[in-house]
Amino acid sequence: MQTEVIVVAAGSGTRMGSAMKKQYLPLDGAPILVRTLQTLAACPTVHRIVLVVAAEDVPYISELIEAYHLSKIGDVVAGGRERQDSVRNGIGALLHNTEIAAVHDAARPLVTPEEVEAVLTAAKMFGAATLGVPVKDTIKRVDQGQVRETLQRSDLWAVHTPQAFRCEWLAEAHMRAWEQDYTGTDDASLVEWAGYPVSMVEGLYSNLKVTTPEDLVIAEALWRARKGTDNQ
Ligand SMILES: Nc1ccn([C@@H]2O[C@H](COP(=O)(O)OP(=O)(O)OP(=O)(O)O)[C@@H](O)[C@H]2O)c(=O)n1
Ligand SMILES: C[C@](O)(CO)[C@H](O)COP(=O)(O)O
Repeated sequence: MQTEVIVVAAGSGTRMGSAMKKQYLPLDGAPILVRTLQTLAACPTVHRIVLVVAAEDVPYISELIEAYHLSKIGDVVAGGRERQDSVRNGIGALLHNTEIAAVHDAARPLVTPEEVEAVLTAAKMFGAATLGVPVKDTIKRVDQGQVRETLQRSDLWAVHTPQAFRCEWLAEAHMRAWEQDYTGTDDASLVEWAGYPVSMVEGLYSNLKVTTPEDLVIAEALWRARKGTDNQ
């Protein structure tokens, strides 16, 4: 029985606004995507990685795989217009004997092997799990510049990736969402919508998604701090 991780790296990085797509920008000297793939490959429970990239980037990805000796990459497939389309394409490349399928954003290079293993273990036990952290800010619902509601913060979590699922739950949820034109901003929301329970695994605040330029500055600082600690 296999555990596979779909890494989605086919976005265009609009909010980063850089000339180079954000997943290829350097983080302490190596592309963000490479940092992400190296961490996943270092996880003992991860057997195989399906990498989803923009079709035009496939030759560059082959170069990266060779240059950085990236391991466990089973398939490189083309992404789609939205993240959800890219994940669906990745699901199509999973092996038939996959028991647990996880999905991870290439743009979250600071995830730790311990976080990955924790969410995979929870998915094995409960069927579906996501990493997340309790929100630190007060969250308000705003409409047309007016505060409409202040949400109960103790119930709110910011959701990260990886998110991990029994493979058949993930495949069914994505297939039904596609058929019924349902869209969610993460895979857990599709699995919830399909009627399955999703467990929350508390992760680290450092597992941020590199989305806007300031995230890159923070990610670089966190990476270097972690490296400094490791060297001690
Ligand atoms: N069509 C898409 C869109 C996003 N992603 C991936 O999904 C992850 C999370 O998406 P996000 O941070 O929103 O990335 P982008 O879509 O690239 O960013 P933006 O929305 O700013 O354009 C990223 O690793 C991104 O590469 C993808 O594989 N295919
Ligand atoms: C999947 C995700 O990273 C969980 O926080 C997030 O929902 C992706 O959203 P985006 O709109 O693609 O940034």
